[in-house]
Amino acid sequence: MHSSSSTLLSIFSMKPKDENTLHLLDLNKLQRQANIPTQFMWPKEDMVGTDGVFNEPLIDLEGFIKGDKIATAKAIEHVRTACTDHGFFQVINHGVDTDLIQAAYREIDAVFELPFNKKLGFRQKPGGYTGFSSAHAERFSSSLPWKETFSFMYRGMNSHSAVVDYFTFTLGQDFENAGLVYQKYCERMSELSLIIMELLALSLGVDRSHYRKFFEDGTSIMRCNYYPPCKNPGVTFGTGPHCDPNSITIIHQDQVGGLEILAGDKWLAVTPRPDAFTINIGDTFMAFSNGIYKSCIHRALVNEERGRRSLVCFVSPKEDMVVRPPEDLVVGSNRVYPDFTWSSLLDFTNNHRRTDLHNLENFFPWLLSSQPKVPT
Ligand SMILES: C=C1C[C@]23C[C@H]1CC[C@H]2[C@]1(C)CCC[C@@](C)(C(=O)O)[C@H]1[C@@H]3C(=O)O
Ligand SMILES: O=C(O)CCC(=O)C(=O)O
Ligand SMILES: [Fe+2]
Repeated sequence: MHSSSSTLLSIFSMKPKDENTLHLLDLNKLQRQANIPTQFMWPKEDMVGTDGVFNEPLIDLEGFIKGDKIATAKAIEHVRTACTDHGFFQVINHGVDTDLIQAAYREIDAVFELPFNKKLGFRQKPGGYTGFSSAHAERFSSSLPWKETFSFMYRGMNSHSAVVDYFTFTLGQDFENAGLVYQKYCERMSELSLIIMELLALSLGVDRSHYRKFFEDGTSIMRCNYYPPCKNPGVTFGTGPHCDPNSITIIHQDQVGGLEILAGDKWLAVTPRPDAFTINIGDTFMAFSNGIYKSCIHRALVNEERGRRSLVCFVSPKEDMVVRPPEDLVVGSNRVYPDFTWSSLLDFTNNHRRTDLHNLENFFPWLLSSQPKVPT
């Protein structure tokens, strides 16, 4: 397997950034320079080339949603193979309106096009999860990702207008329509995630509703990524190689391309399709499946000519829900991971180190050491 040196580097490169240097990392200015600043350069051993194109069949959800037996059996089989192999598949006929997806891109373009100083006015705070970030410079100082992000939370169907309120409160009344679009987009993502949870449950041979129960009132993170064109695409990443810590991630990428997954020991490029969502298994679902399904290793490359956008929904269970696999998946007492809550993994991920390929294995020793000791 390809090795990554980012594990060790990550711990040492994580330090609070000086407010005064943050303004220098305006990617829209930096992209005009002949060379990108050194903070954006990644270790050479991480810069492994692309080996080919991801070429597995798309999962057509229409038959599954309608209850068609043959389509369901086919979808289950495909999901099982994909998730045990590498943790990644793509769905079409998912029921999300293409116009809504296009509107989501239009609205977020207007956010990324705001003057940099204005964007800094709603920047993500260290330890926080929401707002604007340029290269995560508020948290890291080396191996910076070549991207701007805008993130917000979605707390489920009962949160009514929470996304609209976040947009208008943060960005002003001019962004009310953007808020309405993203409120709807998040609702569709939540519905789609519940369908995927049923498919995952069936593919693991457990009760169809087993997993969806954890997600009906979960709190997901929605993140819009903008990767500006980059003069030196061979030395940096838009998003470096990593596993997502959450349960599943639903991505829509624009037509530029750049998302890649590691399958076996090969980096495979995922060809963009306007009608498809990509689904990847994250660490928390790997634990929910008792390690049977793989947390997908993936990355996003940058493009020399074109800016790229992706819309990412990090689907997560309710924060205090205990993550534990169903009994059916535990043979004897063979638990691969101990119990944990999503809030503790999120806290670890955001505050204690940098997310990479080894987040989960580093989390458990931290969790055990941070738990109050019971006096003997
Ligand atoms: C809990 C999270 C941390 C990250 C955003 C969500 C889910 C995935 C994580 C991330 C995308 C993995 C790659 C590295 C990261 C720093 C990034 O490039 O954005 C991660 C996110 C983060 O820590 O903000
Ligand atoms: O932009 C992409 O296609 C992938 C981004 C990603 O993996 C992430 O934000 O976790
Ligand atoms: Fe990711």
